[in-house]
Amino acid sequence: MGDDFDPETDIDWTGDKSFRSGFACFVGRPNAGKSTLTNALVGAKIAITSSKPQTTRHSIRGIVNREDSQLVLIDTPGLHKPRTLLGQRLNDLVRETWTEVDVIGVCLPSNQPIGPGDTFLVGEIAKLPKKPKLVALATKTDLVSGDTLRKHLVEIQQLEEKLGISWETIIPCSAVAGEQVDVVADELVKLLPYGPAFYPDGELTDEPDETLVKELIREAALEGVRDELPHSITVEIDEMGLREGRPEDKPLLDVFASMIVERDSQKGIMIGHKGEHLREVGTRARHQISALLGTPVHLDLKVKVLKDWQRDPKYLNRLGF
Ligand SMILES: Nc1nc2c(ncn2[C@@H]2O[C@H](COP(=O)(O)OP(=O)(O)OP(=O)(O)O)[C@@H](O)[C@H]2O)c(=O)[nH]1
Repeated sequence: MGDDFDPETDIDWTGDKSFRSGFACFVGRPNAGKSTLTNALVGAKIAITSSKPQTTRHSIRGIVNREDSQLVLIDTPGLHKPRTLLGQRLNDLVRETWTEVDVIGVCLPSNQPIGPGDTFLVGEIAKLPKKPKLVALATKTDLVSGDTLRKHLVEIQQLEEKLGISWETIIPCSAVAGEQVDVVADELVKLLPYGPAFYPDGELTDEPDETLVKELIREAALEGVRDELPHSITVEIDEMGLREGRPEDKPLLDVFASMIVERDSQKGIMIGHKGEHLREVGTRARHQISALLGTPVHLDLKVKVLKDWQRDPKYLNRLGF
């Protein structure tokens, strides 16, 4: 295991050793348990999510505020084989995020053998010019026997030699059973540099609501659609705000949004027979947004075609990629 001396965390430049703060992200194959662990760490379902902090362009998944530290968990999209300009940009963004965080937690579910997807991911991290500290998290321990877990931990350890990396620590944990979640927090915090909190306790700007609403609509839109369509969908908020003239105890949030697809044929699918699919997506998204923001929502949802937006730099810029 790596116990290398690191001047950034091991020397106290400021003289103040009372507080640590920094950034971490979780990586892992789909379903590895990243979101569940994030929520368990932050301590609330739908954590203080998705903000665009001033210091980085990345969205925040959640913030773990403690007396002695602030750990900011950053969201990264998965790494995919890029097939479009968007794919490339997303991958670049992921790699960039990796070099900017202090710690990466690699989630390796205990109930699944380590596979090519995992080694690819860790291998990519190993290639980075500036490597953040790495922590291995053997997630979902509640699903396996002690024996299986021990073998899994050995396999994780062996990745060090196989991929030329070094784990700061390997932590078995279960976010669902609440096992060792506090240890994960402790260990991540230990690896952060000394410094003051990046964000005031519990407070974030209100821009993120829009980001969040966008994500919820996209999530609702993706449910039940197949094949390559998911990659072609993005969401744009045209306008969003509290309706004026409402009584204070009965606010209503108006959201005007467009689901953007690449081709006319996809538009048809998104709208569905007699508009049924669009209505379903709207209802699902509206419930989610309303649950999250705690306000009733009026959602006006349209479908728009931006031809081949994933390959068009102009569209990508407009959509914020
Ligand atoms: N039994 C058990 N199930 C878990 C645990 N953590 C996550 N899960 C389940 O595993 C599934 C995937 O969990 P997520 O947290 O969504 O995984 P993820 O890595 O964020 O997935 P993607 O967003 O697809 O990348 C969900 O059904 C979770 O309920 C755990 O500690 N124990």
